[in-house]
Amino acid sequence: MDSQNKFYKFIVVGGGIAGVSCAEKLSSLCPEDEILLISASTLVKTITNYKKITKTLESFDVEERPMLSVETGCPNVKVVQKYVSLLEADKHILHTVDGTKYQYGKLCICSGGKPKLIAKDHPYVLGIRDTQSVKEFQNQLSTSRRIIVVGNGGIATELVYEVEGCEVIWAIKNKSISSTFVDPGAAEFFLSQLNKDKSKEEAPSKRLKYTLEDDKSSASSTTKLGGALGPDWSTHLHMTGSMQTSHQVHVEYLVEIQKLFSPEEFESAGLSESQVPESFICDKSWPVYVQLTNDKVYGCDFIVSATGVTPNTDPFLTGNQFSIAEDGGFKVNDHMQTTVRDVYAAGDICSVSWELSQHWFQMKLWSQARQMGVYSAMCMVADGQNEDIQLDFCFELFAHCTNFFNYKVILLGRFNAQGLGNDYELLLRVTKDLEYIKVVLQNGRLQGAILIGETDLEETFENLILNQIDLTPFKDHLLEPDIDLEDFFD
Ligand SMILES: Cc1cc2nc3c(=O)[nH]c(=O)nc-3n(C[C@H](O)[C@H](O)[C@H](O)COP(=O)(O)OP(=O)(O)OC[C@H]3O[C@@H](n4cnc5c(N)ncnc54)[C@H](O)[C@@H]3O)c2cc1C
Ligand SMILES: NC(=O)C1=CN([C@@H]2O[C@H](COP(=O)(O)OP(=O)(O)OC[C@H]3O[C@@H](n4cnc5c(N)ncnc54)[C@H](OP(=O)(O)O)[C@@H]3O)[C@@H](O)[C@H]2O)C=CC1
Repeated sequence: MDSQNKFYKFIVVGGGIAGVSCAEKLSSLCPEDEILLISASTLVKTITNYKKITKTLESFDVEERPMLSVETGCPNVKVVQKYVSLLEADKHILHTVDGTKYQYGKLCICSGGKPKLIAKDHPYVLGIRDTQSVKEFQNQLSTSRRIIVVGNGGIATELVYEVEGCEVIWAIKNKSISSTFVDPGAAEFFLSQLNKDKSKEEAPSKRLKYTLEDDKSSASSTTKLGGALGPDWSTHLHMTGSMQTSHQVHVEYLVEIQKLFSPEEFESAGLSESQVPESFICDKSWPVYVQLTNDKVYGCDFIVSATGVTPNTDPFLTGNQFSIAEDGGFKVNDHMQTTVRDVYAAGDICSVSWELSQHWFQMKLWSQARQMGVYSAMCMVADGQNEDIQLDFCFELFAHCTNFFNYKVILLGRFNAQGLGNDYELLLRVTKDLEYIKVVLQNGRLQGAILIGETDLEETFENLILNQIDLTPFKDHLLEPDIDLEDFFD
């Protein structure tokens, strides 16, 4: 049993990758201190087989482990599974939902986020975040003939590719698919994969460590707060509807959801399914109907709202003067400090508000959550000892490695010319179904790149972004397939 008001020099809230990375780093930096990790979920996220691919790109396996493993790996980390219900920051006290109070010297909040849904508490609108929500999705899908996926980011992009045996209407606000991550050119490259028969495909070379079995605790019935799934979450998951078809995806561009109707409302409004693509089912009454802003109406079994993340700040807000960013996260400075004394934040819960380096920006991603968790631990310790600490090198260059439509995708720097205005130049090399390479230049210098396929160019382009060499004399050869760029710039 925890004694009431026990003092811990460091407390971390959250068993996702940010919280666990923070606790592990604190443990190694301060082996003499007892560190408390409080998490609403019993499974925690850890990383194994960590490898650096380049200076900023990393590869690793993600594992969900029972709490005990963290305790075993870091003997001075005590883990409790509880929901934090209140923060009294002026007294440095955390309350958990069972009435226990914990006193801290420094606190790091890594409570992540939850899906930002198009309709809250709607019985036919699902969000995907943790193991439990994926299970719910799989269950519902197994009896479904048509679903609507809303959103154009990471989850939607992966989901529409994986779902089989069910019609998918993909409703996006933009002119091209997957626009949170890639430009219209790359979207065009992916488009041919959308309805491809995957049975002829080689198994993707993804790693998978998630277990969907018996994770009763990852989203406890009271709190519903499991850690976010991460890289490779969708691989090998059975995402199959009730029909005998492979893929059947139809994209509705430049639309949002205008209104949801129950079958009764649908009937009394005198509506009918309108402009449903030919070959899609029209002979059925559906549990829910969706009117898009282009006025088309689709019936479906349920809707997946893959429309981003809202930070879990609620329990920490009452009585505390946090500065909150536009996306709802805690603003943090370059020491990962919030605006409340001795309270740090890392991962999806925080919004960086320091002056960013030229080629880095925040996206709510696994790699960034891990890096922030580690760096916040370093800051907590350095601040406690009044030591100076430099912003970590990982915040110099945005680098993301993922997998879309069975292609390796690497995003570097300002890969979509974010923040560059109109004064930039794009170079492209595209080989249909094989590779898509786009580089962004400004004043002759490389600012970002999208590398799709096995291009082997990541290290060279990373260096060219970091060292900002003037590429004007080489520009015309930069993407020539027969030139070995590594030799060129040695
Ligand atoms: C389906 C899906 C797929 C993804 N795929 C990728 C990918 O391929 N690549 C990538 O880079 N990123 C991916 N991401 C994003 C990535 O998973 C997240 O950015 C990252 O996991 C965030 O980690 P976190 O530790 O900040 O938050 P979370 O993982 O959300 O962890 C938050 C933790 O805090 C706990 N908690 C919350 N509130 C409280 C409270 N009040 N008291 C106690 N504990 C609390 C929760 O129980 C949980 O343990 C994906 C996300 C999702 C949802
Ligand atoms: N492979 C990877 O790297 C993956 C990463 N993730 C991460 O997990 C988190 C959750 O993923 P996801 O939910 O896909 O979030 P994302 O932030 O990736 O994408 C959200 C998408 O929803 C759109 N959107 C937002 N509100 C609405 C609305 N009301 N109607 C229609 N569209 C809307 C956004 O458009 P707009 O931006 O124009 O508002 C955007 O296209 C993200 O942090 C994501 O980065 C998830 C899966 C895979």
